[in-house]
Amino acid sequence: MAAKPTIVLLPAWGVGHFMPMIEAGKRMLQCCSSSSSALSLTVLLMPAPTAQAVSDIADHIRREEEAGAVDIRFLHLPPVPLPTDHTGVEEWISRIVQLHVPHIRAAVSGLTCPVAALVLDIFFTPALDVSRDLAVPAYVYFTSGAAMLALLLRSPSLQEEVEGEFEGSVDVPGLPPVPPSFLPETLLDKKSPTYAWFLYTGRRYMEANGIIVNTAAELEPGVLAAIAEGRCTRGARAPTVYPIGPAISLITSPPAEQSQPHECVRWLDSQPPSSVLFLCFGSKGMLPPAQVHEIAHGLERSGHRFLWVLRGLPVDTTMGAREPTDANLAELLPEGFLEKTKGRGLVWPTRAPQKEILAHAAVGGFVTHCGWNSILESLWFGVPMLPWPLAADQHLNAFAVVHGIGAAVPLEMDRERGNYVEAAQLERAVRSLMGGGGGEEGVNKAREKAMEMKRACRHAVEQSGSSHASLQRLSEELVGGAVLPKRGTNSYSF
Ligand SMILES: COc1cc(-c2[o+]c3cc(O)cc([O-])c3cc2O[C@@H]2O[C@H](CO)[C@H](O)[C@H](O)[C@H]2O)cc(OC)c1O
Ligand SMILES: O=c1ccn([C@@H]2O[C@H](COP(=O)(O)OP(=O)(O)O)[C@@H](O)[C@H]2O)c(=O)[nH]1
Repeated sequence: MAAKPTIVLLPAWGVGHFMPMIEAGKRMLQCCSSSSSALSLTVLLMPAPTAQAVSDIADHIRREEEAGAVDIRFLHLPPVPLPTDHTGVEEWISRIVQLHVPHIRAAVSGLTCPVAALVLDIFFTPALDVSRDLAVPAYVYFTSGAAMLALLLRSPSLQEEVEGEFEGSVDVPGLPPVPPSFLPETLLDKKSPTYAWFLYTGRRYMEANGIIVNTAAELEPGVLAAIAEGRCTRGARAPTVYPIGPAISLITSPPAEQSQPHECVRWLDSQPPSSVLFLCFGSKGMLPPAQVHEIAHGLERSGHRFLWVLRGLPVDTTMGAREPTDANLAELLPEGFLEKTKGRGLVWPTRAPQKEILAHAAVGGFVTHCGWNSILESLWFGVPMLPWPLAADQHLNAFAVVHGIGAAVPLEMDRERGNYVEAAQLERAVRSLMGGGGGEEGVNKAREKAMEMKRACRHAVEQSGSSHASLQRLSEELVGGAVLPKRGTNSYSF
């Protein structure tokens, strides 16, 4: 019997990249399994550059293997020397990927089954060369939202239209005019090499056979239409976009490892419905000590209940390898804070089970750094947000969730001072989100929108939903396009 065609996934290592991409791959397979044309998944793993990422990925692979639901295999690529001189995370990751390109080419050309597609993470544009050389289709899996994709595709023409730095507002078709303070820092310094990376990425995405996005048509209709109509690419036809989300991995540790609910969940069990503000800044989120004090004062004065994931500053400060540490609460928090807020507040010093927390009935609002996965998870559970973006795509995501989706109320911050938020600003915004601050109308709107998006997200992934239909179109295209890769002289045999 001929070997099943395979989809080759090339994920980056962060939790916001690796897990959602595996989840999307599994959904593509499940979509085909109901037809006669089954596919398998082959995941090419670059060695992750931090101990935390290595252990996160190993844990996830173990859970996938234990769940054993789909035909998936993980192949390890050889290590490459990590660059030590670089100007930003995008450049650092892209250079690592570039060093992996020969290994990716050898691995793909060594496959003995037909390849339906190479599916590349946001940062893997250099691997488009492999797809061209081996004549296999390539798709981008965009782990951020369609707003960010629209900006990437639009960036080469913005470069021609806007001389000098951005001022006033920026035209991203499908979004209201975007103030430059909501652009990624990469676009704010046109002389930086990461600016060139942004434009290069935007241009090269046009070579892909399609772009799979972890969003739903109902969440970002305006930007998705703008991309499809060529309004982000000066009338040129962009690759077909497949909104297949929210692709949220809901697999957790096996029951044997969960003898009892997590301490954060047990604490939430004793709180009234919708009363707790949850604060979490993503897998890399860490804040300087002065900012931690401002948050503490703001929370204390707001009088609201809270669950705050507070991480410590990293030990290794190498760019890209910055992982937060477990916080020393006694050192970081203002004196007496824990005693004063006892019973109504919990500060958690290490990673917390974010999805379980957002799913809990006691949670009524989410202060988030606006990583795209965090936004999707908040909407999935119908929790309105207070956006506190820190880096990368997060400022634009914050803009999209306030001004596009409408499920968040804005938080005033000083971006020039490292996204600094004063206690009074936080207090005002928390009261506005959780109640007691007047302006209830705006809050109710965000809350209602979050609930509406919860229903829309859940419907999108059902059999009759838009993301399922998109996934079906994609799967048909993948099955139809499967080819044996050209065999190179440096192929690995698998
Ligand atoms: C893989 O490891 C890291 C990734 C990022 C990172 O950087 C980044 C830069 C941009 O100019 C645009 C981006 O879209 C982007 C995204 C990104 O990764 C995270 O992606 C998640 C899902 O897309 C999520 O949306 C998060 O907000 C992003 O931060 C940054 C980084 O260190 C700062 C990494 O180690
Ligand atoms: O304490 C934490 C911090 C993060 N996350 C998870 O890590 C992912 C973070 O992805 P996101 O895109 O929001 O941001 P990133 O961490 O990539 O900046 C999400 O699935 C979160 O649920 C978590 O479970 N616990």
